[in-house]
Amino acid sequence: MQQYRTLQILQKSPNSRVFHLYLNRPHHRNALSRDFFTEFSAALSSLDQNTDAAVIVLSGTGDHFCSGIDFKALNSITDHPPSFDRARANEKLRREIKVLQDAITAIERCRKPVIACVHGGCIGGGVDIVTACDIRYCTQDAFFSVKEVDLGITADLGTLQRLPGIVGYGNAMELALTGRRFSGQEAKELGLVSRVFASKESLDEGARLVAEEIAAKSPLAVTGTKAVLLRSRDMNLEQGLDYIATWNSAMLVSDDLTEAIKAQIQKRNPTFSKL
Ligand SMILES: CC/C=C\C=C\CC(=O)SCCNC(=O)CCNC(=O)[C@H](O)C(C)(C)COP(=O)(O)OP(=O)(O)OC[C@H]1O[C@@H](n2cnc3c(N)ncnc32)[C@H](O)[C@@H]1OP(=O)(O)O
Repeated sequence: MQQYRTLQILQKSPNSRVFHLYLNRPHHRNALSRDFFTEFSAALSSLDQNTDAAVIVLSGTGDHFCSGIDFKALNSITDHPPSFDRARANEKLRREIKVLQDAITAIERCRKPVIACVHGGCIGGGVDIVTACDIRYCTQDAFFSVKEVDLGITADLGTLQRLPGIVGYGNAMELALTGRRFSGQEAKELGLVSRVFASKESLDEGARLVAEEIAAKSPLAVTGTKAVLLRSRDMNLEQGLDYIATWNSAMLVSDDLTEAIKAQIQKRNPTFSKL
């Protein structure tokens, strides 16, 4: 498996189709460095291509999920050659922001479901990451903050676009304008996470069980569900229904459907080929 400086990928066991992706800069509380953004995009793309991987569990090593953008990366992002005029410098900065955004959106580009497991702090860029994930869980001692406003920044890596659809417009506005810390329990009440676990161990085990359950399902139906739900988020009802009609006109002819029905009738677990 590819080695990364800021990440670690582990397959839970040789036969498991669940892969664990760790943010792995614990001494910096998993702050998001320039290397991180390049590697995160590459890691998700490699997991997307890996036919052994069906579901990805995303966690942080050490005491916190993620402390947001690395302050060094933030300081260097506005750097530009001295010869640049203002417009060229601004255009370079715009491109840099798009590259960082693209790394977070790699979670959505990955056809396999990504389950975020938050323990400890999930701050700024950490919220950008989890709001792009498909399922979110946390520990009781987790805390969240849409912190950008306190650094004089308008959040720009996806939180302002994705959070309203998850917690509602009013809640997103309040969290983003205040930057206040909120607990794992409040995150559950807001709908940002779907489950809160008592400890990191129970979070890991709970997420693993859900991931294994999803990994045993038809890969075509699972990737279809992710793709269609994501597209529907950005479409009106009519467009969404049209999209799934076209999708399923290609997919309802799958062997997975035949196998699932046979397995139900024969009262056994279905087996599906990889995608
Ligand atoms: C174009 C712009 C794109 C994106 C913009 C995103 C904006 C954001 O992400 S805003 C959020 C920025 N992050 C923060 O404000 C959080 C800062 N960190 C903390 O609040 C705390 O570190 C903590 C996460 C709550 C953890 O606290 P604790 O466990 O007590 O650890 P510390 O002693 O504070 O830190 C240990 C060690 O980690 C370094 N560190 C922590 N956060 C960052 C960071 N974001 N960037 C770089 N380094 C970080 C901290 O400096 C310490 O380093 P030492 O060398 O050990 O001193």
